[in-house]
Amino acid sequence: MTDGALRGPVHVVGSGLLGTSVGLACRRAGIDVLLSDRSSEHVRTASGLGAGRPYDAQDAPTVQLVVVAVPPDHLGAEVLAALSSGNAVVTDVGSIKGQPLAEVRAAGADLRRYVGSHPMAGSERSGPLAASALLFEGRPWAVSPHEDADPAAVALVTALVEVCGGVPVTLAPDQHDLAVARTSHLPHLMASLVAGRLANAPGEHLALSGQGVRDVTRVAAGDPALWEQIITANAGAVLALLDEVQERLTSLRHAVAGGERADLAALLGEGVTGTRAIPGKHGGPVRPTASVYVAVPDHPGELARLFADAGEIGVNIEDIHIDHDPGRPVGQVELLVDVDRAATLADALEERGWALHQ
Ligand SMILES: NC(=O)C1=CN([C@@H]2O[C@H](COP(=O)(O)OP(=O)(O)OC[C@H]3O[C@@H](n4cnc5c(N)ncnc54)[C@H](O)[C@@H]3O)[C@@H](O)[C@H]2O)C=CC1
Ligand SMILES: O=C(O)C(=O)Cc1ccc(O)cc1
Repeated sequence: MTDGALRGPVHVVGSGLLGTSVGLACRRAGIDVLLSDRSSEHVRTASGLGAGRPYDAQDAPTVQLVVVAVPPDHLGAEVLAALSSGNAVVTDVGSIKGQPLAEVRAAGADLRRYVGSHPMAGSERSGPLAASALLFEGRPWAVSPHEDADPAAVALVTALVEVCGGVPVTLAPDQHDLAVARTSHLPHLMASLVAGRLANAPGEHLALSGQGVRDVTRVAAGDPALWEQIITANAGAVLALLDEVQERLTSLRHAVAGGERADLAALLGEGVTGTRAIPGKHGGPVRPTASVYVAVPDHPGELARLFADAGEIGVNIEDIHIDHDPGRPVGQVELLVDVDRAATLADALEERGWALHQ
């Protein structure tokens, strides 16, 4: 069928955020990419960005791999169409793996050439203009073979993940859906509940929004039409977690209402334990970080100068947050760095004239 090496052409079905990003990453590796979408406008935009060239039905016999990147409700139908239009291996990048597999199986298709997958990378934005060749760099990307999948098809999908810079994680479809219910779907719903409490809040309350509320609500800005499909497709696994949360919420309410500080502390402690359980970058253990706060003038080029200085000092920035100081032309930049390197960075930045604060 295939020796597992990705040579192309790759046919991307659905040239939105994910499809265009896959196209850009494959083009970067010199692989021929053919783009389709039910919106011809999206195909034009994606090819204009350099993600590939428009697909023509005559191309079908030459395609090595089809990547289906359409909304969850349409995954099964598009995977089926791809399996029946040629001999290519077919994958999809949908956020749930059980539903498309069940749909393809129910239609009696030959499943050997289909191996679902799911990059754990994306954005709260959608469409080709939000795409990036670097979207998948260093991110986990689930490869979810079912029991009838051909090992050569699994190898080819794994090769796609590697070409895109992702880190392949093999997980059976049912296990995948349980995992993302916990790591993606429940967090999204909780973020929506918290963000919903801001929707009609008074302006003077919202003026006190800091990094914390931005951190816990960012994903809630995602497209409701997409998330409604994701949650519905994984309802069973999500419901089990909602029941757990409901039970904890009842305990939390009792603790707050009754002034039960020890119970409250125990609940907060559970949260601390949970944050420590999240693996670090590239699936490694979490490295403790410390924050260095720098006042950065709101002028073009200042952030670039700060990053260049950190680079010259030889300290790797693990993450950054930027807060704008209302009323002052200065931003507060929080640099998160390895805990053992924070003092070195702070001292050297001060020597270079940067204003640091706690
Ligand atoms: N948005 C995110 O952060 C992530 C999304 N995913 C999954 O990737 C898939 C695509 O999502 P996005 O790229 O975010 O959405 P998007 O809305 O940016 O792109 C979807 C594209 O599919 C096209 N389309 C819809 N139905 C179609 C059909 N039947 N045939 C051909 N084209 C069709 C749309 O016109 C659009 O261009 C979804 O299944 C989603 O679950 C996976 C990881 C992250
Ligand atoms: O924006 C983020 O941080 C995300 O986590 C995006 C995301 C959205 C949907 C997925 O199925 C996977 C990843």
